[in-house]
Amino acid sequence: MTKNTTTQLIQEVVDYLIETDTNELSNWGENRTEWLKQGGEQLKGIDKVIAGDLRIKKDDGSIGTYQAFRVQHNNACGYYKGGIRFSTGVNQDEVQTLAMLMTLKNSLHDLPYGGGKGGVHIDVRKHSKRELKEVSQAFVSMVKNDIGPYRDIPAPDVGSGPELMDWMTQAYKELHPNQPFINTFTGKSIKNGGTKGRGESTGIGTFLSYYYLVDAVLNGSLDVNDKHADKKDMIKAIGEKDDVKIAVQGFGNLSRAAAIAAQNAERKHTVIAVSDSRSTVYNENGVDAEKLAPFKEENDRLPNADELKEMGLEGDVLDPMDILTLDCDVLILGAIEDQITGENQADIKADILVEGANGPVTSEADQYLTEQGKVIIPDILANAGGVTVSYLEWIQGFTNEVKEKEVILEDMSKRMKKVSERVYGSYFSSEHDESLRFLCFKLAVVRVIDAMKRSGKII
Ligand SMILES: NC(=O)c1ccc[n+]([C@@H]2O[C@H](COP(=O)([O-])OP(=O)(O)OC[C@H]3O[C@@H](n4cnc5c(N)ncnc54)[C@H](O)[C@@H]3O)[C@@H](O)[C@H]2O)c1
Repeated sequence: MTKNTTTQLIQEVVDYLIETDTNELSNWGENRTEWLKQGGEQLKGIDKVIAGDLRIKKDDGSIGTYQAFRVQHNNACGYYKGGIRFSTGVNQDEVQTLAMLMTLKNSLHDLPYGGGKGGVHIDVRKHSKRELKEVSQAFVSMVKNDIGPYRDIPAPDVGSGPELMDWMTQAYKELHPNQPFINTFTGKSIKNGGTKGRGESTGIGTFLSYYYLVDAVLNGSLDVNDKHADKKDMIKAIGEKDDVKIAVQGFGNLSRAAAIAAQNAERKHTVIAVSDSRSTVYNENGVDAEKLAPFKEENDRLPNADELKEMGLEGDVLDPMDILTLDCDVLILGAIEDQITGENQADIKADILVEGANGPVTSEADQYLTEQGKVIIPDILANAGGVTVSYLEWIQGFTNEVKEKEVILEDMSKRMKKVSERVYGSYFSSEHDESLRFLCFKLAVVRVIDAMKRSGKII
């Protein structure tokens, strides 16, 4: 998704809310239209962009310059919150879009946060640890007066991780002596105040967002409008299969955990393929994600055909994009944006697509696939496991009570379940034929505008 498509969808949601008498707005009274208009305009804008070039001395003595951004989109629901991405794909439009999605994701998941995002345009693989540490410190210097435990709380994202968060925490502490610092960043290493389970949380949560959809249909308590009867039947049929075939694109931090969660789920799932930027490993009888994960972690790639044999695993090695069009029931998209587009939409065979990554299905493909009767679980619903555990880490920073991994993941799962049940209940009972993405945006937008209304940001 781009900033344009995100603002367009916000506008469509606002227009819909103005025109439609929805339960969510029953107590807004006569100011409803005006509040929606004003709130929608604020949501389409950005509170603040901090941008600059970070300069460091590289190991070879030359000066490295890196474009950097921190975007604070909206804080009506709480402090700005969102990761800092270190990648060559970073640009201001991307960071703004991701910040907007964070506002909506945090709102949808009832977290006490608004939305923010950061980015540094850098190829992490071409830099030493010392250089990355200097870039991290320079980033904190750039945003030092705009972040803080009660202001804007960054976290890791693509290309960054606990080590960078530890360096950034230290840099913040040195720049703000005698001030609270521990909760300025989440996603820190466990020894430095991080939370056990943060690494797996997004992947597990992504799988659960799909699992709870099937649960909702199988437990029979849904109020289903005729408009959604076919989708309910399709999901029920998947839920009743002895063995659900699932393909998982990505096999990074998120997708490894999602694939392992699928493999260990109570209802039987067979992971028929996993992929990364270089290849797809496929076996219709199942690939063993638990065995492949340590190889990927060590080598930053999946095994080739010979290496698969050496590991005692059977499978074919295909092109990376081949995973998207395999014959399966569920496809988890856990790599990067814009994977399902107008080009390949007609070849998608999975009936349920789950957006672990942000924006892997373009708006055009989303509309096409929804019309084909497929269900797409959108990013702002599916990939919130990480920010939920970040919230638990933030709480832990105040209470100093360190919880075990199982307790944290259980807490995250319960929260994901609660939100999923609310979304799916609303989806199936709706008399409007809206996509899940539209519905999630709608629920999120209503909560943010309601918060704006209460705080006087709109009158
Ligand atoms: N990890 C989190 O907590 C989290 C939270 C929310 C959203 N996300 C999003 O999920 C996505 C993945 O995050 P991650 O933490 O797993 O990142 P990661 O860097 O650990 O893994 C990304 C994986 O995608 C693979 N990849 C890249 N291009 C590909 C392609 N064209 N085809 C197939 N695979 C490809 C890479 O090889 C790598 O294995 C990102 O878009 C990220 O923004 C992650």
